[in-house]
Amino acid sequence: MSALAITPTFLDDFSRLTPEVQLNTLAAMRAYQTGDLADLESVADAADPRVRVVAIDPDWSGVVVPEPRPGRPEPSEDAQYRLITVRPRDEALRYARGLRADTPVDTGAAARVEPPTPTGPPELASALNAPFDQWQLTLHPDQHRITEAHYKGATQITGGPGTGKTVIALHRAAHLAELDAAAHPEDTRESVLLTTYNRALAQSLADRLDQLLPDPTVRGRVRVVTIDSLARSVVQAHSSVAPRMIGKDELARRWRAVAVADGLPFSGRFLVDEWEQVILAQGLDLLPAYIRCERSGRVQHLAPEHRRQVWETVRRYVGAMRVEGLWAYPQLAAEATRLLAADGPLFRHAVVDEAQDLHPTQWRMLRAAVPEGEDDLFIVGDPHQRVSDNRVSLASLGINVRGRGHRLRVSYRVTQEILDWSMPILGRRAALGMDDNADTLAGYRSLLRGPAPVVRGCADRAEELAALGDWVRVWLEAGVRPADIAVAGRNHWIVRGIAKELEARGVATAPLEGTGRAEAVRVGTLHRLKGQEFRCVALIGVSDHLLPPKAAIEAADGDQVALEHAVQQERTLLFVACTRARDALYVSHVGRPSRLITEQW
Ligand SMILES: Nc1ncnc2c1ncn2[C@@H]1O[C@H](COP(=O)(O)OP(=O)(O)OP(=O)(O)O)[C@@H](O)[C@H]1O
Repeated sequence: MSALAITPTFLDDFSRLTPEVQLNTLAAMRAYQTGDLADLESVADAADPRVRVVAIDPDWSGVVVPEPRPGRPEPSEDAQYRLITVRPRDEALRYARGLRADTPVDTGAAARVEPPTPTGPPELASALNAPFDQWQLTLHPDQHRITEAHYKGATQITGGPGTGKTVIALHRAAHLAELDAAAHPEDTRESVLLTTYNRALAQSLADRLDQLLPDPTVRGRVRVVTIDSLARSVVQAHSSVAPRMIGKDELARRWRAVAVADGLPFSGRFLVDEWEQVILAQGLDLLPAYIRCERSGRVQHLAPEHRRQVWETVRRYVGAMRVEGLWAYPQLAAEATRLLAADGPLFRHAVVDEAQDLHPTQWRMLRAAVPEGEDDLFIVGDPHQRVSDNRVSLASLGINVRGRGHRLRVSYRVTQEILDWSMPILGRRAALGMDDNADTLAGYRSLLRGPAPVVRGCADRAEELAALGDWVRVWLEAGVRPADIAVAGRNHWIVRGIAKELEARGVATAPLEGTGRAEAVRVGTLHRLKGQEFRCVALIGVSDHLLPPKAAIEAADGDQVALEHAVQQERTLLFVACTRARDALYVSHVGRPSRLITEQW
């Protein structure tokens, strides 16, 4: 079995083909590999008889040349071929006639060893052509002004995907550390907190901050940590036992079992949500306050006698968790807040990325960790990318950002083509900002142009995985670094299938949530793509029977509002995943495509 290789310049040609011809090209490459392709055709009157053409479909052909093999100038039966270009048949034949197999390839466009990068205005050219990890630190002078301004209190930066929020957060943390080093040279303690949602993002921030702050005495002033680790470290400092954390799904499973045994009319999920989204979110300690409270965002109405029953049940279940030493994440933040209130703040400044997903208890903890004052909280987020259930009104938590906000409208990562394709996924519903105002993406646009996303329909899973493998190979052969490619699916079993397929083809993979720098294609769930960025992103399993997942629909239990909320969350998740790509987005499905990408809202 021999594979048809491609020249480094090929991707440039390839990205200009229509999606249909692209797919036919990949099919032909696979047919060659499995020996199912009709023979390569010789070209009449060719300047070099070693040049061949291959039919891609009735109208298009590819031009191939044998791979050079030292000491064997003549093509042999077992020659390996390399695909140089795909063109309309007549043009391909004309091109093949004049081509010599051993001359450097000129496909008509300027020959480039690099795969195509998006194009943009001249001022962005050098950033786009820089290695990807250097590009990830780029900022515009206007954005620098935001990072270096002096604010009388908390400030909020919002903007759609790729508008530079994370990079602004990074530069802001670096700026605060430098100011702090100048103002307090004797006091070298950590004074700036840079926090985000998950560990992979925190690690990426820490790595990039190392580059921005090479001086260890300045870098040492910034603590980069997830919001959960911060809570854990505060609590752990007061106890000899490390808190054992339990996630929401696992907690719901356990509570469901006890609720059924107790003969209660509430599901485990309902009780956990009620505890996290109402009781902990509002910081309610006493039953009368719970009976009086407004349960905004909750679907099912609860009469006072039911609230009493819920309260009593939750109290018992939380008591049992305490005996086991188990903690839920928002609960741990509430405990950390209590401890910080007694011990006093830890930092002078905090910079918060992915702020839209923090729970109210985590905001209270941040408030307790950083005293109110100038330049205290720098809050960066996008309400359109909220993938958690957490809804936050900063004002209700005593954090006032009024008059100190910036909205970023220009994307420097997502091309206009990917934006145009991805925006309809979100639907038309406005998101509610943390400042209690409706947040729209009006005016959001990109300065970059690139190829349109490719959507591929497959007959079955095997075909979908094979097509994915082909596509990743094209990216790799075109010179994209494996670590700059991400492949994701909605469920863990899809992810396992992806990893298996790529590994079987000799492509090394590493988990998306991993923090290492391995030269491997990143593979994981859509959730794990959050906040990250890649040159090329492939999403598979975007099929109607998988997305939105049945479990999410069933959990709504026929309640229309809950169902809309669940579907909206799936929309957001897919939108976030699609907008991680800078250079190329590939989406595939089996059978009908997901209604999230086909339904017009
Ligand atoms: N002015 C600029 N010129 C060139 N590149 C830029 C500019 N501003 C930001 N970038 C680059 O664009 C990319 C996207 O920025 P960033 O990740 O900060 O966006 P974001 O708003 O946090 O995105 P998301 O919300 O999708 O996570 C970064 O790699 C960044 O270096």
